[in-house]
Amino acid sequence: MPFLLDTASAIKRRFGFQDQSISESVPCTPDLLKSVSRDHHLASTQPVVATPASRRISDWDEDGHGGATGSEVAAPRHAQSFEFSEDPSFWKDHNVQVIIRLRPLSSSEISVQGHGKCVRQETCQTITWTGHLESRFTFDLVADETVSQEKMFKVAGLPMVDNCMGGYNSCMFAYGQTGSGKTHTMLGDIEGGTRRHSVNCGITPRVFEYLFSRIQKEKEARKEEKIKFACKCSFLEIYNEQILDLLDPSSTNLQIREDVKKGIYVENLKEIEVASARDMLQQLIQGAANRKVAATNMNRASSRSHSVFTCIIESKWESQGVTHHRFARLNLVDLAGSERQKSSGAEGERLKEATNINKSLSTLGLVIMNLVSLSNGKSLHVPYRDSKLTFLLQDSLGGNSKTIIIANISPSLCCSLETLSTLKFAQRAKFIKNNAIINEDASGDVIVMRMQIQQLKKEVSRLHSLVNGGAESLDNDTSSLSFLGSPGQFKWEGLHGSSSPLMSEKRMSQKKDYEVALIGAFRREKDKDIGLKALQAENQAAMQLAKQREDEIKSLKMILRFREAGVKRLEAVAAGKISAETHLLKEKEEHLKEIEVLRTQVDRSQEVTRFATENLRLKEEIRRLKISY
Ligand SMILES: Nc1ncnc2c1ncn2[C@@H]1O[C@H](COP(=O)(O)OP(=O)(O)OP(=O)(O)O)[C@@H](O)[C@H]1O
Repeated sequence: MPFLLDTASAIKRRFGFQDQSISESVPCTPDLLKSVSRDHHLASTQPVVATPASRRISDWDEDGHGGATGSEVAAPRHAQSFEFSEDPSFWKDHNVQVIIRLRPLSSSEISVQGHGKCVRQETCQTITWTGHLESRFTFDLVADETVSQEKMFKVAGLPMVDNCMGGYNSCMFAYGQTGSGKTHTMLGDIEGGTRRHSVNCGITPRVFEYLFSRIQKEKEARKEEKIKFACKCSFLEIYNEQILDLLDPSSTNLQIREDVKKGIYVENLKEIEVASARDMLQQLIQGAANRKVAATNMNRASSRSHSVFTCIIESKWESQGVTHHRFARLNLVDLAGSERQKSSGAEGERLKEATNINKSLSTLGLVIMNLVSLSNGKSLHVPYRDSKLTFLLQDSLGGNSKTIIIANISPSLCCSLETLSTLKFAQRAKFIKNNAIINEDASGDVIVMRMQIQQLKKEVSRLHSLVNGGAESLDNDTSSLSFLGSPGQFKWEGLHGSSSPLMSEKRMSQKKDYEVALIGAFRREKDKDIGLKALQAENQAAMQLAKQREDEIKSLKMILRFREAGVKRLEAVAAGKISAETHLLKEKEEHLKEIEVLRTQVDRSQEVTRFATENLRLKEEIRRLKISY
């Protein structure tokens, strides 16, 4: 696959090989939040082979070392390991970023299959599945079992925070079969939130720490701009195609809505304001505890539900009298185990559960497949709305977001088929193209244009006075003159300045020469400034138009979605699944929304056209004045 290798080649350069004993693996302590549900899950499962990637807490020795690092490990003492480093260019392209993370073998896996592995890492980006018909896969990065939690954060978590601070929506998915390390990667060992950054602390708590440290730094560095931040968080779980608010467990079966202004959102989902990393962590812990209670009440393991923790970061600042407003969402998604659910023999709730987990994950797979086909030029319907997960995270898949998928795998032979299926899923996801834009309040642009017009008007009236009053106006201007773009101000004291009666005639004429030269210099500088300002205005207008086009595309996409939904409903009417009346009511509702979208578009177009025309008129006037001056 040369195209994959091409994309990867830039990253490749920064990696080197190093020999490292496997015994340097990071020690592991059990993931606090998982313990109850995992025990439950393991207790309810049959032989280890059936869910081979799962492991009991007791699989890890008392020092917190995992099977791979313990004395039981008979793996090669000098396994080749690959450097895994952060790279700022990682996020530059628009594709979804995909990292494969291998976890160490667990002792239960070792007891069943020994140290046999189903994968062989070739480089820091390639991995080969060694089963029947060997297959080689290339990703943005492959993290072997020696990669620490801190390193994972630096490579995957830190740039996401930077993106959000820059106004980009960001999303991180953890994918993989049960027990492959999703929760270890996302949450890890958070030790009740009391000890910061224990060695096994996962990406999410580190993201919180880094986010608030960046906010603090920005506040200090941009005091003059009066920058202010507001952070909120929400935490939800999707189980059986129903949304539960983990920060308010009494809110169940929440609905996803779509709005012209808000985009896609969950109605009545609690968004809690937080002022520090600790606050946020507390919400996370509380939500995770609620998740456990919900799981226990429903007699299920948390690994059968998807969880989405969202940080909403808003900032406001002032620059040149204009108030800017930026916002971004950071979604941290721990997906349900991707292993095939055994629905055979299941009845009632279990059957429903199995079907619905399959539904969300299979829709995710289908959405990804169709997005890949779309990026290859095929025109296909992307069934975002067919599951809660894909509907909610629509923007993260092919939309306005920078997205990373961490696909977790077990290297054990027991997990061979599930590992292959994860690698295939991850490979497809690699081709998704997103289109993240900076979320900044557009009204700011209009204000900037308005200010520019004011400045241009001032410039016009100044030039008018120059044309009408000629040198006289310059003579009388004894205040300080400033020229846009010039570093300082000139104190202009008029042509006579501080002339003294004692001055000789020669010095007088010399002074006059200087003054004439100075006026020439002023005029040249002013001409340059006018040219510069005209260019700035032009640039601004172009940017405004580009933004307008983006908004138009967004609106059209939304209308398209409404229409697609309409067609689907018509099909449902034809099939007798819904009544024509229900369809018409929904149709009316969506038409009203479309009208609102179109109206906003028209208003905005008119406003932009008005400002662009005004800019052009002023530029023409300046040109005319310059000629006459
Ligand atoms: N990279 C790793 N290094 C050390 N230990 C790991 C690693 N990945 C996972 N583990 C350990 O493996 C066990 C299973 O991992 P984890 O609970 O994260 O799996 P999971 O994919 O979230 O499972 P589920 O889908 O059931 O929630 C845990 O005890 C965890 O600490």
